Amino acid sequence: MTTLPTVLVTGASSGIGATYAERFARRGHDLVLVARDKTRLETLAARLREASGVTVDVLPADLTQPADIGAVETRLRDDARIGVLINNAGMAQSGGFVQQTGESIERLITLNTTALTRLAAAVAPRFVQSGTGAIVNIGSVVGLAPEFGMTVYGATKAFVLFLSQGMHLELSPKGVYVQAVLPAGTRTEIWDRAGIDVNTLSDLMDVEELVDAALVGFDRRELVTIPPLHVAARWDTLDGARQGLLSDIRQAHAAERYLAQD
Ligand SMILES: NC(=O)C1=CN([C@@H]2O[C@H](COP(=O)(O)OP(=O)(O)OC[C@H]3O[C@@H](n4cnc5c(N)ncnc54)[C@H](OP(=O)(O)O)[C@@H]3O)[C@@H](O)[C@H]2O)C=CC1
Ligand SMILES: N[C@@H](C=O)C(=O)O
Repeated sequence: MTTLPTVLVTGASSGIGATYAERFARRGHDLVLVARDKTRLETLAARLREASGVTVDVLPADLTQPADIGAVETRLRDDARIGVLINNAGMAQSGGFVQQTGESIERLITLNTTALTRLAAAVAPRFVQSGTGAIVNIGSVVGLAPEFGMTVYGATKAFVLFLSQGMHLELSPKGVYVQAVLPAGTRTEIWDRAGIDVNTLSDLMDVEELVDAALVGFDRRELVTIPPLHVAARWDTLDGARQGLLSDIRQAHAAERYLAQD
């Protein structure tokens, strides 16, 4: 019987991460759960051990702190049982661009982009060497929508999408699966944590529905999984237009519309 890979989930103490942990435990995967709240992680771990009979390790870490990021990097590098990284930990933003402070920007970007990238970079070489492994990066539809007015948060999520597409091009030929998951509004604690009253929001997706849909994309080895997008061709058209734009980049000279008129 083949041994299932262990799954390391960041942001596993609540919401999307906790649901990923439950779903992979139900599939029989051992787990490593990462977040700051050790008590919540231990409670979830005990429940999953009882419900699914899997091994669940808890690795408390604040992924805005370099030393803690380093500890999770070390686990990813050294624990050969880990074959799946769910890069999920993240936070949203409150307030507009001019309300952001240096500290709020630093925290948001460190968690949503720096930590996510460092953890992927920590495990990717081992996955490439083994010719297998999966990295799931949780982005957001907000990363496609400056209109939503969450400029710094959305920029971090646009980063996650681009990073995932680049990782896919570099790593999939070496046997490593990369998935970008783009949820839209989903009923989790992220809203309250960001100071947004979740009860003022309508039509939020249930977190179980979101994760189950994302796992359908995972099982299909889809690169970009957008569970709330009901017309799949929209993504194909957008990405095709992007590639079409690139084919019209002729960098040797400025385009005629930019040439000074005599
Ligand atoms: N909910 C939504 O509408 C959407 C969410 N997303 C993305 O989904 C991901 C998960 O968010 P979601 O489940 O909704 O939100 P939650 O707030 O419910 O979960 C966030 C998780 O991240 C952890 N976390 C927060 N800060 C840190 C930190 N500094 N270090 C380590 N872990 C941390 C939290 O645990 P702890 O506090 O214990 O550290 C928690 O487990 C995020 O990347 C988010 O951007 C994307 C689109 C939509
Ligand atoms: N996390 C949500 C916004 O705060 C989202 O990405 O939709």
